[in-house]
Amino acid sequence: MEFTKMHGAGNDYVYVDARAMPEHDWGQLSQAISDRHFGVGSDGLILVMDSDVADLKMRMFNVDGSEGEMCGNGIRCFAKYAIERGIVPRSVGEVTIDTMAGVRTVVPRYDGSEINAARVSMGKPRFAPSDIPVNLDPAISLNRQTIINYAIHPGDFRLFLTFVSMGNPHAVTFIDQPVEEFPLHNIGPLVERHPIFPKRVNFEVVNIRDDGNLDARVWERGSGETMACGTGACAIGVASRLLGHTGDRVAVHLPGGTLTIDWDGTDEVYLEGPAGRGF
Ligand SMILES: N[C@H](CCC[C@H](N)C(=O)O)C(=O)O
Repeated sequence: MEFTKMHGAGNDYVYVDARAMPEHDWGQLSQAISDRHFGVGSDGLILVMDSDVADLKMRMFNVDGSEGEMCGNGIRCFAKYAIERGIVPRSVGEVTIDTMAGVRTVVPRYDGSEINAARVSMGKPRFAPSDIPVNLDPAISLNRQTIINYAIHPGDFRLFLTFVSMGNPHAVTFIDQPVEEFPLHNIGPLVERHPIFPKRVNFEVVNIRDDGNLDARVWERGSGETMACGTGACAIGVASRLLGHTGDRVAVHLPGGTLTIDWDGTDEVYLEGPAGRGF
C-alpha cells in the first residue's frame, strides 16, 4: 500500500489515495498504521476519495480507529497532496473537499512552486448543547444556545468549559497555570470521556498571553495529546472571542507551531497554518 506522510504544525497523518481501493476496515488500519513503534507512526489516517459534490472527499481516522468529522491540520495537507499530484489543477487556486462536517474550501499558499501553508474556511461554529453534543441538566441547558464556563471536577481540578462544535466536539478551558505545567495526560482522558459527552470530546487548555495571542495544548479525542489541532485552534479562537479575551483575529501558539484564526463573531471561521511533508 502506497502512503504519504504529512503534518500540519506537527499534527501528522498518513495519507492514502483510496480512490481505486476496495472498502477496508479503515479504523483498524488507522490503529495499526498510527503505532509509532509497530507501524508508520502518526496521529491517524487520512483517505483521499472521489466526491460528486466537491473536488475530492476526505475521511480521517484517529489513532484509536474512531472517525473524526473534520481535521483542520489534515485538510491543509490534503489540498497540498491533491495539487502537487495533479489531481486538482494548480490553476484553479483552491481545492474543495467534502468532509463529514460539510464541504470546505482550501486556498494554498506557495513558497516558489512548493505549497507550504494554506487557509481554510472551516464553516460556522455551533454552540447549542445538542450540536456539540453535550448532555446537561435541563435546568442548565434548556433553551440555552451557548454554554460557557460550565464547571466540571476531573481529578483534583475544577475546570470551567466552553463548548464549541467545528463539526467535531470541543471543550475549551482558560487557565492561569502555564499550559506546559498542566497534567494534560492525567486530566485529558477524564475530560475526553466525561459522561456528559455522548461522543467524547476534544479538550483544549489555554493561557491568554495578550489580546492577540493564546498559548494552548490539546488532548484530542481518539488520539491523545497532539502537537497541534486545527479544529481545536478554531474552537479556542471562537471561545476566546465569545468570552471577550481576544478579537476577530488571534494567533494560537501550540507545541508544534502557530495557527491563525479569524472569526468575526457571526460568520465562518478561517484557519491558516503550515502544511508540510513529514520526513
Ligand atoms: N481528534 C479529532 C479529529 C482530528 C482533529 C485535529 N487533528 C485537527 O487538526 O482538527 C476528533 O476526533 O474530533
